[in-house]
Amino acid sequence: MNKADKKKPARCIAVFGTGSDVGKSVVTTGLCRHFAEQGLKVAPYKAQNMSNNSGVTPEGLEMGRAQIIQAEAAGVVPSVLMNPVLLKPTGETGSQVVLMGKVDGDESAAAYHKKKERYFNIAAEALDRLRAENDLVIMEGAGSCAEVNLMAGDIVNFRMADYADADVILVADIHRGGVFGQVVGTLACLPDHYAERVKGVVINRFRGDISLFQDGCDWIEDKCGKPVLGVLPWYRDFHIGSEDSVVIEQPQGRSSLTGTKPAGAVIRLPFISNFTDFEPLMQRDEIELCYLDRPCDLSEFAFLIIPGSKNTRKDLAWLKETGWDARIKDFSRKGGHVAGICGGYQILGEKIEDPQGVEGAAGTEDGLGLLPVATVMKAPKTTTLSRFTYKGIEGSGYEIHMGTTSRHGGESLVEVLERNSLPAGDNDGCRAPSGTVMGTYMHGIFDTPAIVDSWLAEIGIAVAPSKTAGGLDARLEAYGRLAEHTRTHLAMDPINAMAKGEA
Ligand SMILES: NC(=O)CC[C@H](N)C(=O)O
Repeated sequence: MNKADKKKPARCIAVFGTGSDVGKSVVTTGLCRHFAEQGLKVAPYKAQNMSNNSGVTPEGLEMGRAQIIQAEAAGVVPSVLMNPVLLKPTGETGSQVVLMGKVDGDESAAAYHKKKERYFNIAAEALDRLRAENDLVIMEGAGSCAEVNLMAGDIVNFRMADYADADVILVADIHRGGVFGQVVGTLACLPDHYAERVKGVVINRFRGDISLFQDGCDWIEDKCGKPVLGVLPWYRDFHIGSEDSVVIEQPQGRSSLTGTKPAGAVIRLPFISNFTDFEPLMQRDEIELCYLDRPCDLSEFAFLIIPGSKNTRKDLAWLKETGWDARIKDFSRKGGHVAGICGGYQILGEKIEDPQGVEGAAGTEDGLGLLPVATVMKAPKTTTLSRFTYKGIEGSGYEIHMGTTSRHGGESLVEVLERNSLPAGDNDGCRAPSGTVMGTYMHGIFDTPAIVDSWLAEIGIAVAPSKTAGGLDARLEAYGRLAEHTRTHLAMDPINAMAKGEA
C-alpha cells in the first residue's frame, strides 16, 4: 500500500463526565448505535474500566461488560482493544489487573500507580489499532474528568483524549443536584488546552418539563462559552452495568417490594460481581426481586440467590460474620429455593480452598454445605463464551472464574455444548438431591426467557410462556430505542460534525 492509500485514523469523540455515574455509558452506547445506523463502522473504547461486571469476547478474553454492550450496540464484535485495562477490585485497596483480556496480576492501588505509564502505552496502542480498523471511535472517560491530582498519570480521560485528538462531550447529572457547579467547576479545574477540547455539554437525567430549563441552558452557555448539546430526560428503559449499580450500592431491601407477587432476593455481597445476571429477573412481571444487604426474615421469599463474587472466601466469611449463613441454611431447610451463580455456586458448596492465595490470603474456608461440591482456586482463569442446555432448553452464557469445582453428589445443572466455539461435551453446576438448591458457573443463564419460564415453574411460580424477545434480540430493540432517544434530545448536527472532524 502506498502512503496515499493509507486510511486516516478514525476520528474520536470522547464522552466524559463531571463525576462518576452521571450516565456516560448510556450516552456512549446511544452514540455508538446512532453512528452505526448512519452506516459508520464505530467502536466503543474505554482505556481503563474499574468494574467487577466483566464479560468474555469471542476469543475467550475478558473485558468490561459496558464495552461489550456498547460494541453490540455498534454492531461490531467486542474486542479487548475496546477495554485494554480492566481493574477488578478484590478489596478496599487492591484489584486484579486484567490487561488485554488476561490476568496480569493483583496490584495494590499504590503499585498500580507506579505502572501507569506501561498501562497508558498498552491502552494507546489498542486505541491506535481501533482507529485503524474503524471509521469512528466513541471513547468513554472514567469518573470525573477533572480530578486534578490524577491528571498527570491519567490514562482514561483528557490525556487519552489529547493522544487521540478527540472532541469531548461533557456529561453532567442534574438529578443529583448542583448541575451548574458541576459544569463550571469541572471546566475551571481543567488546563486551557484540555478545556478547549470540550465541544459541548449534555445535561443528563432530567425529570419534568424541559422547556422550563431553557434559562439554565442559556446560563451555562453564557458562563462557560460552551454550547449545551441537549438535555436528556432520564431514560429508564435501558440498563447497562454501572447505570444499575445504584440498586446494589443502596439496596432498598424489602421496602422496594409491593408484596403483591412472589418475591426473590439477591444477597448483596460486598464483592458482588456480574449482577447483570439478574436483570432479566428484574424485568419479569410475574415476580419481584430485591437486593438484601443485611440478614432478615426470609419467610416471605420464594427464592434466594447468591451472586458472583470477586472474592469468594471474603464474602463467605462476611456471610458467617453477619449471620446470613444461619438464615440461608434455615431458609433452605424449610424448602426455600436457593440458587448460586459462579462465586455464589462456590459459596453453596462444602469447601473452598485457595492454596496459592489467588484471591487474597492463602487458606481454606468451609462453604455453606448446601451443595455436594468443593472448589479449589487456581490459575489460569477460565474465560469462555459458552452454549449450553438447561433441561433441554438451549441458552448462551459466559464463564469467568479462577475456581475449579468438583461435584460428588446430586446432578449436574447444565450440559455445556460449546466453549469459545469449540465443542465442549461436558456439564456444569449442581442440583442438590432435594432439588431445591442449585448452582452453576454459567453467567447469563437467565438471559434466555424459556429458561426463566422453566425455572420459575419449578419453584412453583405460575408463568405464561414469555412472548417477549430475550437476550440479543431484546437488546437490539433496546439499542434502537436508545439511539432514537439520543437523536430526539441532543443537537445532532454538532455531534455529527465532530464525527467528521468538522466541529
Ligand atoms: N465471577 C465470579 O463469581 C468469580 C468467582 C470466583 N471469584 C472465581 O474467580 O472463581
